[in-house]
Amino acid sequence: MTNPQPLVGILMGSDSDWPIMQAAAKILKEFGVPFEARVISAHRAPDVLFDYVVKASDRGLRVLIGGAGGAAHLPGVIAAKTTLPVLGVPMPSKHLQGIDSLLSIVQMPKGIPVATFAIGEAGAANAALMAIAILAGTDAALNAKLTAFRATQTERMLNITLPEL
Ligand SMILES: Nc1c(C(=O)O)ncn1[C@@H]1O[C@H](COP(=O)(O)O)[C@@H](O)[C@H]1O
Repeated sequence: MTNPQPLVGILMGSDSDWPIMQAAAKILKEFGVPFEARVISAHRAPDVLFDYVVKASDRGLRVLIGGAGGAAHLPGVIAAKTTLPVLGVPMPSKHLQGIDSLLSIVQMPKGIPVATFAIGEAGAANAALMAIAILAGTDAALNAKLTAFRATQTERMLNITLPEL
């Protein structure tokens, strides 16, 4: 069985990030967007990362999501090597609760942007939704799915009844 050509690459610095980054993978799966997920640390495997990123566009990838924690250089390094949109997701970290990750990812120098999301699962899910929004710009069927997702979310909220005191 051949996998469909991935349009989104989810990269993360460690397999310890996967429990969080799964939230991105689940959303892409739900929307039927082909993706691949790889552990490639900029610090621990810089040459492998460079190789992956420089080939990404020619392989048909349209958006790259980078999840990393602590000294979270991964998304910035990805962005340095490609003009594809790069979405950064800060991982919650043990000692600084992910503030270190967030600041490492968000404070990019002018000229090399990384779109930075919330720390943790919400950020991972929203990065996937942003990737979908980017792809939906040239894919009417995907745009319809995104519109339906929003409508379902609104409907669910409107149906909430709070418990009696
Ligand atoms: N921030 C980075 C990078 C990188 O930016 O290249 N490589 C690994 N890491 C992060 O180190 C944390 C701890 O990793 P381990 O659990 O493997 O020790 C992870 O959150 C990972 O993203």
